[in-house]
Amino acid sequence: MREVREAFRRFWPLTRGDRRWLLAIIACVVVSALAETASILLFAELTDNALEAGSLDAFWGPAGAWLAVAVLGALVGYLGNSLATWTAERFVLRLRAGVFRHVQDLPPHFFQRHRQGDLVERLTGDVEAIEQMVVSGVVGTVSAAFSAVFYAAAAFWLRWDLALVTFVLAPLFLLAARRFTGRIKEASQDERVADGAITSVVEESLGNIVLTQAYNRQGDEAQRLDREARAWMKASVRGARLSEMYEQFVEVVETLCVLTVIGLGVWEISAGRMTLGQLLAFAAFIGYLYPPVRSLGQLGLTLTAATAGAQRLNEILDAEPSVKDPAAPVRAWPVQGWVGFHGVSFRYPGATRRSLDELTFTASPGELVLVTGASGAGKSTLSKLLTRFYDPSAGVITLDGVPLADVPLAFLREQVALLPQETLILNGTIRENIECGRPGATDEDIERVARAAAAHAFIAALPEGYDTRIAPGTAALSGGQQKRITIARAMLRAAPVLILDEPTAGLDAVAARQIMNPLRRLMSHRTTILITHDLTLAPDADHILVVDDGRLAETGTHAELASRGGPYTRLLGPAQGAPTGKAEDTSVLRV
Ligand SMILES: Nc1ncnc2c1ncn2[C@@H]1O[C@H](COP(=O)(O)OP(=O)(O)OP(=O)(O)O)[C@@H](O)[C@H]1O
Repeated sequence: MREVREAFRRFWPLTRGDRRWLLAIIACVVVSALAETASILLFAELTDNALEAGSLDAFWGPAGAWLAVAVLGALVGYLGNSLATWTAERFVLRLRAGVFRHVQDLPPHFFQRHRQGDLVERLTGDVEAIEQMVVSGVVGTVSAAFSAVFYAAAAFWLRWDLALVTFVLAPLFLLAARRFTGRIKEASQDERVADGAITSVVEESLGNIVLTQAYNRQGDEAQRLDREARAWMKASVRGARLSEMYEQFVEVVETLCVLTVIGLGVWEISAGRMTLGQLLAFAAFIGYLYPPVRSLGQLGLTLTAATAGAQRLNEILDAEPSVKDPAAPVRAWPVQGWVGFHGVSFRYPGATRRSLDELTFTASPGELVLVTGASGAGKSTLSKLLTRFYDPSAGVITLDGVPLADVPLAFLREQVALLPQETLILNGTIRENIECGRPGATDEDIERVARAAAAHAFIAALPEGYDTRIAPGTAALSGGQQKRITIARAMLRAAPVLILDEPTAGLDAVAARQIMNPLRRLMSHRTTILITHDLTLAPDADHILVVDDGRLAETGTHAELASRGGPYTRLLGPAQGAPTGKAEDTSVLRV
């Protein structure tokens, strides 16, 4: 029960703005219940006065009234149900948008720790489960409670003594609900987890289809899916069996109640204390009473199933973004491009060792600083700190002397453009892909940067040119071509500080050479932090930082470092006269 309360406290505020509609829906339900009650009473009147007496004169009045009540009930029922669906879907819309917005601000390690399929399930299935509780649940409960009170009152009004006898059996419903609640919750929680796992397996397998096919892993992948699908099937069948058992049990209890009513009715009629019309109306009230009572009994089940979803969604909502906008941000200023790392150390949340250890360096406006070092040395981490995906655990990073923590986040990311290791392509046209560097850029601007990025020629040769649609993971363009599109995008952004993380990663020698000049053009007049194993551009660099195990191993220009015989010379490899070199590093350097 505590979980239900917590879920309500968290999600009920989302109904703000729609509460009057909730009231309107409940009003419709009340009117429907009143119409139903009236029609039952009219039916009793018809039975006693028209049917039993065989009088057509006594038929027209109640029949007309019944028809009018039925039409009113139908209109109100239609209105109430349509309104209920609309309100429920609006809630889902709002909740999903809120969770999605929150997810978008979460730090990279959150996504490394959660499988994508599972997140998808939380944003779809779990969001709907919460709606079932917060909107449909509330409306359903209030409606059921109103209806139950109406029909019970009408039954009491007709024959309080008979009603009392029938209600004695009511606790059986509650008993059944209590008995089944916990087990159905467990099954529904297992089902959701399995749902997420299935989506994850399908997504991972399809994303890795080349590996699957090249290494004949189809069987293994099918087995992986089969394992998760069986878990889902087990949970789903168990859930359905429990619900069915509950339904059937309730059916039997209901039959018991109806038989009791008829038995007592026959006795009363034979003693002349009741008319047939009264008995039929009484039986109808009791019959109408069951659905709302049943849904009240089932409320526990809906609530517990929904709390399973709420708990999974809370896990996302409780995850904090790793950085926040400063409480007292500095005002935006024309950024020159001074970058400073002052004794910066950093450990990833949950990690045992530091990925950066007291790193200090500065870059002046327009300078090219090349950061190199072995794989896992901490180079990409440096880019994540400079774009403020994380704050340092110790030390300060500054932009034009201003600590990054004081700079508004959106402004910072406008000033520091990141070209990450993986080529990021949006689902859209080539034009849109470049334009996202500076939304609202003109076609001339887009073409200018595409030319500078050596991308215009191949774009223009495409049948649809800049309107060619591309998407992540599609093969419409080669790796090098996609890279040049992202270079054009970064050029358009025109940020004073640029971070390039392994710009030649995944490209062959020819493609890597083709992007060298575009990269040089991109870097000119900007402070550039170039993170790379590929030392082709090393002679262009104003200074080079060699990072080893999170620490600054040495620094200097290419000429200084190459002749020093230290770690940099080893990275350059034997061709440059170095004594030895790590195989994994030198192979990349030879590109
Ligand atoms: N999300 C994370 N959680 C914990 N540790 C991490 C995380 N990301 C990276 N690390 C660790 O931080 C260290 C530095 O990683 P980083 O990605 O910065 O290395 P890199 O020098 O860029 O390597 P590469 O050249 O292979 O890209 C590594 O030991 C890595 O295992």
